[in-house]
Amino acid sequence: MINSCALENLAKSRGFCRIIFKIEQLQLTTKLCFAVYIKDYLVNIMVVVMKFGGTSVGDGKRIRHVANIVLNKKKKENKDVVVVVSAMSQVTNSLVDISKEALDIKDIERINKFIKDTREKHYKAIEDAIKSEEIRNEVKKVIDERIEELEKVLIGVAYLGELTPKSKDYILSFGERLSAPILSGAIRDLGEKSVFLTGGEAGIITDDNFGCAKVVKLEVKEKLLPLLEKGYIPVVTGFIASTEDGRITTFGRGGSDYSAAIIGYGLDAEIIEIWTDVSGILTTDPKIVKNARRIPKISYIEAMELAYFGAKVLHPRTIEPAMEKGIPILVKNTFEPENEGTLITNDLEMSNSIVKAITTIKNVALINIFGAGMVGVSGTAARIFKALGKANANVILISQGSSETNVSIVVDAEDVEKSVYELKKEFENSGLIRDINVDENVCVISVVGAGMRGSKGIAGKLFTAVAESGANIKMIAQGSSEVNISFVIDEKDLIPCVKKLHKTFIENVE
Ligand SMILES: Nc1ncnc2c1ncn2[C@@H]1O[C@H](COP(=O)(O)OP(=O)(O)O)[C@@H](O)[C@H]1O
Ligand SMILES: N[C@@H](CC(=O)OP(=O)(O)O)C(=O)O
Repeated sequence: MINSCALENLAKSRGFCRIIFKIEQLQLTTKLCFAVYIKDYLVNIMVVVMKFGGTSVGDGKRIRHVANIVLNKKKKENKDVVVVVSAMSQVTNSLVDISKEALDIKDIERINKFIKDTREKHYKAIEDAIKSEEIRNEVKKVIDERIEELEKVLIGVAYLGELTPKSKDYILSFGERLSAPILSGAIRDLGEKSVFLTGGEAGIITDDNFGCAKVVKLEVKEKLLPLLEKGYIPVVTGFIASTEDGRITTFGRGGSDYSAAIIGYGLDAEIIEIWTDVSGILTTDPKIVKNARRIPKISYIEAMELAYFGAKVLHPRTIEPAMEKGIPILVKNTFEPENEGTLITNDLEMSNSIVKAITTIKNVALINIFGAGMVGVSGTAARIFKALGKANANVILISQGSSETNVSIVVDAEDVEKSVYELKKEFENSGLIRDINVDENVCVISVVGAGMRGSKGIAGKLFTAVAESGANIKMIAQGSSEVNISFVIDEKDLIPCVKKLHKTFIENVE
């Protein structure tokens, strides 16, 4: 028998219209009504996706704090919550390092020490995040199994002397696969039902482009809604997913934000919350300008430009899935949860200052291609991109001089050598190129703001400020969206330039 008051409470607690019917005997028709109700509940469930980055789960105390934030959302705000969690801070970096060392140094002792340190770090986190002895032991068992697996993989890399993109993704996945069980255990320790899942287990299926996987199938509704309906808080590993045949893939560094966006998209979430160590998207990186200001509201387009051009607080791939379904994104501070943060929506909110924010990208190189032979030759750009594609280079900016005699390209510093090699190969004996040179130790600075669209004189004011900061502009590019002007300067001039621009366009604007 279904207790009608339980159903009534469930109906009331969900804010559905009050369904009052006396169930004395569940006849077939009533059972069908009940089945329709549950289906309707599942269809109408409104979920909040809450992603917590590495800094937010940097140790056991922080993990317990995060668990309290999650419970507050579920209990006090009466929301259904899906949690997406990153590896504890610096763990993914340490996995990158040890995988390289396993390949290059093959020092088993070094691997054993890494495994010991990693186990201790996560054991300590369990002790500080979870009080119940029973739950601690359950979680430790999972941690032991996964760390043992990691040790075997690393020793395998050392003996085989090879580290394929697939193996690298598998190794990097352990960070999230260690933090998720601990956070889930902390939530259970606080009295709520919770389970942990990998991205693949949660229904995120990708291709096998390891290191930058693309979602090919999304079954998050099928996997997660039944758990929510039973009152569980799923804790899903960010950053990772899996192929159809179960091979673990990653979305690329910082990819947990994207995991949250994909899950929010798949569940038609009410909102996607990105919890981090700053109070939202700020007018620039607070590590460069201490008095960087919080941006209360920003549009999807502006946020996408900021993320693409270096605002590490948000992964560039996060915006699109949310924008496609009009799901708001809220960037919040784990360590100041009462702060409103930054709300990202469709509105092109004009602020007093034309420039909303200033971003930077370091560790890049500028490739300059010169050749009068390029003038008027169609297909030159295609050949340039073909060569860069062969180099598998991440092209950040490209700009062609109005005379068409030169093209400048910004790529990740690690891609510059193979890019130049492929460009020279593509154009050798073509008579189109006179010279290709490289400017290393440069950086990209971008100013972003919807107010820049069509505003006269912004470029003049911008480049005057850059000159006054002592920086010399090597390349300029304006995105087609017109909400962004980017330029390249020497990396040594980055800090004074950003400070000058922030003073000119943000601080000096009342
Ligand atoms: N415009 C910006 N607004 C806010 N934070 C920024 C911005 N640009 C860079 N950052 C940096 O991004 C960091 C948060 O991103 P990240 O380190 O990836 O955090 P998490 O571990 O939560 O993912 C901030 O601590 C800040 O230093
Ligand atoms: N742990 C992964 C994924 C990630 O997004 O981490 P964070 O949320 O701390 O940026 C990385 O370091 O890339």
